[in-house]
Amino acid sequence: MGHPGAPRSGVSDGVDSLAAMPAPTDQSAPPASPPARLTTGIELDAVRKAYPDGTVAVEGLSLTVRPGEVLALVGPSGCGKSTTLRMINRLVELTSGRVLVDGEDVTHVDPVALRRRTGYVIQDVGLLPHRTVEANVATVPRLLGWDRQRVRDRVSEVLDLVGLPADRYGRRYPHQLSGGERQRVGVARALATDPPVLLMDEPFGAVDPERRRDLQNQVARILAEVGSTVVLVTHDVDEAVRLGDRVAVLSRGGHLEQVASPLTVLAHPATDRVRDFVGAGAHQRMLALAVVQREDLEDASLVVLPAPPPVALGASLAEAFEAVAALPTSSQGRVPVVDDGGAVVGSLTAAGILGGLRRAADAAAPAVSPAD
Ligand SMILES: Nc1ncnc2c1ncn2[C@@H]1O[C@H](COP(=O)(O)OP(=O)(O)OP(=O)(O)O)[C@@H](O)[C@H]1O
Repeated sequence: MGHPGAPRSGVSDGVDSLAAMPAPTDQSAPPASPPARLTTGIELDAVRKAYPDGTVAVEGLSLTVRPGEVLALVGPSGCGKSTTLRMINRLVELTSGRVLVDGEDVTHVDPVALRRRTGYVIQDVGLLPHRTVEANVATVPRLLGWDRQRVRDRVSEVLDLVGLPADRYGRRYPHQLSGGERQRVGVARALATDPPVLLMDEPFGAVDPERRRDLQNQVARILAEVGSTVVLVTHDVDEAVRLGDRVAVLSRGGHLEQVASPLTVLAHPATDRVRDFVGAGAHQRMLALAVVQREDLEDASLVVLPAPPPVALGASLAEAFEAVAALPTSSQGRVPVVDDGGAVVGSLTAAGILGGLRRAADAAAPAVSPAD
């Protein structure tokens, strides 16, 4: 969670500095549609951050975030993830190197203007406690000078998107929400201006573990829908592989150990540090990511009657494994598999699941270099 002395409430930093700026007139408002999206992505070029006390948090990190992808930055505590993220919106000024957002050097952009077009979500959300949910979500659109109706429409749109309809939740205050709901308001606020870039720093850290998985799934769906370029900081490998289109594994000093697809990082760790970090759970995580495919099926006629409940093509191998493990001995460990239309297309056993896992690992093998 960063240095104990470091200001962590980045949203309030951001919002406070936003609020300190006079609101421009409506002519500075972005066009209503289509939303601005990155075309070349975000490029970190040999970025370095030495804090005033001499701590070198990040030493020469080069990394590209592709337009429209979710890049998960993962690594042990103190390895420089938050510092890296905050250099993108200049909540932390870099010591040397360059950060380019769609080819534009961020040091040439006014930091307040930069933050207004960059969504930012943090663990403790930073909602203003004395303002309603609607007013919190409306903060940046209002600062951008959007007219009243446009603000109202957008607030209700993003609250719908995060599953908190304005008519039920809009008038509540943050203390009248659960932790997970507050977190979703934080996401709605970050999305209010439909920013091309969304930075998320441990966004689920304050949510209890039972609710976290659910919230991650909801946010994954939202991110897939909005098309912003997202950098997500987490120390949780499960979260990184579940939400990231690619995963960048960092070690101390912001050293890039590997950047690749989640399956590649799990099945083919590029270094011992990645292997240690990914840990003993790699196979379980792969089971959750890889899916049942036709290649792994055997003939449907092998299913022992009465047929057990089927598994769907495209279900995760973890789900298929649960189904096979729950079978009575009389079934001989075989489940029927159905397609989208419910037609039985084959049968699956534990051996088929293992075959699927190996196939997924082979398919994720890096072609030439460990970074893809
Ligand atoms: N303001 C600061 N002044 C001095 N050192 C700092 C400051 N902020 C962070 N650091 C140090 O920089 C290093 C990287 O910190 P950073 O918060 O970027 O790591 P992190 O990977 O996000 O950690 P965590 O997962 O614990 O949040 C750490 O050694 C930290 O103590």
